[in-house]
Amino acid sequence: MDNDAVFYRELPKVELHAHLNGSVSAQTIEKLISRKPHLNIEHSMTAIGKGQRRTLDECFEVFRVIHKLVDTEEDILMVATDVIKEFAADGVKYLELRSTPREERDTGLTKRSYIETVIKAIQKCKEEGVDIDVRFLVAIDRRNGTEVALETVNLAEEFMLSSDGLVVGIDLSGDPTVGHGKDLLPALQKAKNSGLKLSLHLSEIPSQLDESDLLLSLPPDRIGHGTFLHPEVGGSQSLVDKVVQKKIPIELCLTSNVKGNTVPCYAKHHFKYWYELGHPTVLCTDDKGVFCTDLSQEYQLAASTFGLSHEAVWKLSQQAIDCIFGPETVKQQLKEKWNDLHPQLFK
Ligand SMILES: CNc1ncnc2c1ncn2[C@@H]1O[C@H](COP(=O)(O)O)[C@@H](O)[C@H]1O
Ligand SMILES: [Zn+2]
Repeated sequence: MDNDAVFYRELPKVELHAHLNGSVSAQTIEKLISRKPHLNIEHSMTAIGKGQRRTLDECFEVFRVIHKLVDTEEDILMVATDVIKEFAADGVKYLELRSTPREERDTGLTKRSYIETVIKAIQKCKEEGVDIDVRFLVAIDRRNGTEVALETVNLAEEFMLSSDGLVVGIDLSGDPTVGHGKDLLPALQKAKNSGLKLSLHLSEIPSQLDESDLLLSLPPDRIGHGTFLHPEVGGSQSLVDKVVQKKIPIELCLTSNVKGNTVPCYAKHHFKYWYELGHPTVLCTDDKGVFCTDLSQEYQLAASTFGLSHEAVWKLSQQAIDCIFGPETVKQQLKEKWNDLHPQLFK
């Protein structure tokens, strides 16, 4: 590893946008494939390699393949444990993992047991002393409509109270071409009223202006992607104004957007737009397994593409602390950790 790569690995980082089943590493996929040879799944079907690009549609096909491989309690526990340890090894000190409790027919687990299994993995890593603070956002897949969304929110509310602070919020994700946010608004509103934080995928594709406007009225506590919010790409100034006025942090996933073909190249990524506005932005991986990346690499890519100094990169990773859904005490602990690590990185 060259010196620069070492800097990015050692840089303490906060990861706020990571879908569990999109984050499964090649090593873990190998273990899953050997457990289920009859599925005839090859690793090339679960990841998009260097230089490759797919349509967003094709990305969602990849998730369907991974879901076939991850379909028991044992699998979910292994996947979650491996993913947490991999983030920790990459220098991530605080992680918000998100995952969609699936239907019982897909996993043999109720949605409740699905959530419990992810929590078990988080607790296991904590007991083993893995150096990372992990929280959980329960995800709503937008294609499943109003009722499933409400059911998911009800469960998340329960776990928010019973999980010792591990469940902190709701994620809205899934294929953006399917369904409409208006059907999910009541569930999201209910979640917000109960004290759950909201991170919503917003304007990941063009022509979702109405939906984004509607969902911004909640408002969400963070935005995922927001690729097409600004006027230069067909969004609107009024959407930008709302995001800016409410200071809603945006989770930005460079490689995901380039490989999923929603932005033409790294240099044209909307990181530049929001960063230059001085708006709170947080670099994230989205699906480190599927897109073959890690958070260190995303920071390094942002720096090399947009000419950021190590000091600027440090600030970026430090400012992400203010965007976490964990409590104020955790923010303070993280800030102290960053201060302690600073001299070591800038010696
Ligand atoms: C690439 N951009 C994206 N846009 C929207 N949703 C995405 C996504 N990447 C992942 N997901 C969501 O995360 C699920 C996989 O993890 P879990 O089974 O929940 O752990 C996908 O099925 C999709 O709903
Ligand atoms: Zn995402």
